[in-house]
Amino acid sequence: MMVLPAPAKLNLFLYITGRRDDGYHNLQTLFQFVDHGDSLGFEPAPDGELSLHPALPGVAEEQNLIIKAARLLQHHTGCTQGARIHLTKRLPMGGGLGGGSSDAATTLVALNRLWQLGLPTEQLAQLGLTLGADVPVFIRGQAAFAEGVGDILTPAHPPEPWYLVLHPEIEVATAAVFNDPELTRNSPVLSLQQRLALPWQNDCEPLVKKHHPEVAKLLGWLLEYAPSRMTGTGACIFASFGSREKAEQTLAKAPEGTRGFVAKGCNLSPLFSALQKMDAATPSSNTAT
Ligand SMILES: C[C@](O)(CO)[C@H](O)COP(=O)(O)OP(=O)(O)OC[C@H]1O[C@@H](n2ccc(N)nc2=O)[C@H](O)[C@@H]1O
Ligand SMILES: Nc1ncnc2c1ncn2[C@@H]1O[C@H](COP(=O)(O)OP(=O)(O)OP(=O)(O)O)[C@@H](O)[C@H]1O
Repeated sequence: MMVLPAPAKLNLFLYITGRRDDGYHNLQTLFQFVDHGDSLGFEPAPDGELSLHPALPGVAEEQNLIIKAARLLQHHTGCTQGARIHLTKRLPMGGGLGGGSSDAATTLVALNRLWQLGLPTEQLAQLGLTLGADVPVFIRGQAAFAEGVGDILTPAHPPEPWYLVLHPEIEVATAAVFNDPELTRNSPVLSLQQRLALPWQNDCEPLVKKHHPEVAKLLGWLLEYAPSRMTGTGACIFASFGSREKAEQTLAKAPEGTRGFVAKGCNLSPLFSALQKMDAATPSSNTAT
């Protein structure tokens, strides 16, 4: 079985710079991966059959981004092969960690190999964008400054600290944040250099804090230990530390019942580190994305 990671992402900063006619928002964000996430296993199946094990509670199989990604790839290429997909879900849903998008990206990359389709990364990223704004960055696998709706990507090389990521016990719907009339939508469009030099912020944070006191409270607590922010449209928050120990010590002090994890920032996605290892072990395998 081909087992591959679907890592989480963090939005190290996130600015909303405008709203387009189609309702989507232009933004400027800095994506980085962490070495913690879901895990997916892929086995061939006959007759174009697709199945997911176990099912994700609360998400109908046909709505699951993993099955949607697999089906999209079948339709796009006319491929008649199938797959039995095994999912170990570790990332909270609606957490701003991009779990669903990452699962979709790993599925596209893995099935492109399993089914020997040979689609180039560029084409997989374009297909992925139809599933979600965050899918292309997971397919390209490099930390990136994103503009447009999140699809114009410039590789970036931010420091790779240890992060403590905490999950307030709520799910924030991305669309609800973007549709809120109170959302700040007029941040200036700046260059990456300018953005890197300014303090890093998340334009969605004030709104989510206002509507979800759980987020405001936990962020207030974490800020006592290190500079902290929300990722994506929430609800997860994160802080960076110079060592794993410092991050773990802080997690141990978190208010009782707080869910969270410690992970290392990675500018190369753990998906691609795993693919590189796989290729090194089996040099004759298909090395296209
Ligand atoms: C905010 C981020 O988390 C940053 O990483 C992402 O851009 C959101 O990506 P995502 O969860 O994959 O979002 P999608 O599934 O593409 O969109 C969900 C909803 O969010 C809104 N949306 C999303 C992305 C964007 N650039 N502008 C938007 O207005 C739209 O109402 C859309 O219907
Ligand atoms: N494989 C999947 N994993 C997680 N969520 C999925 C999956 N397939 C479909 N979904 C749906 O997508 C919604 C968003 O899930 P996801 O974990 O991607 O949110 P998120 O971390 O907030 O993402 P983002 O940072 O991109 O906003 C879920 O509430 C769920 O209904």
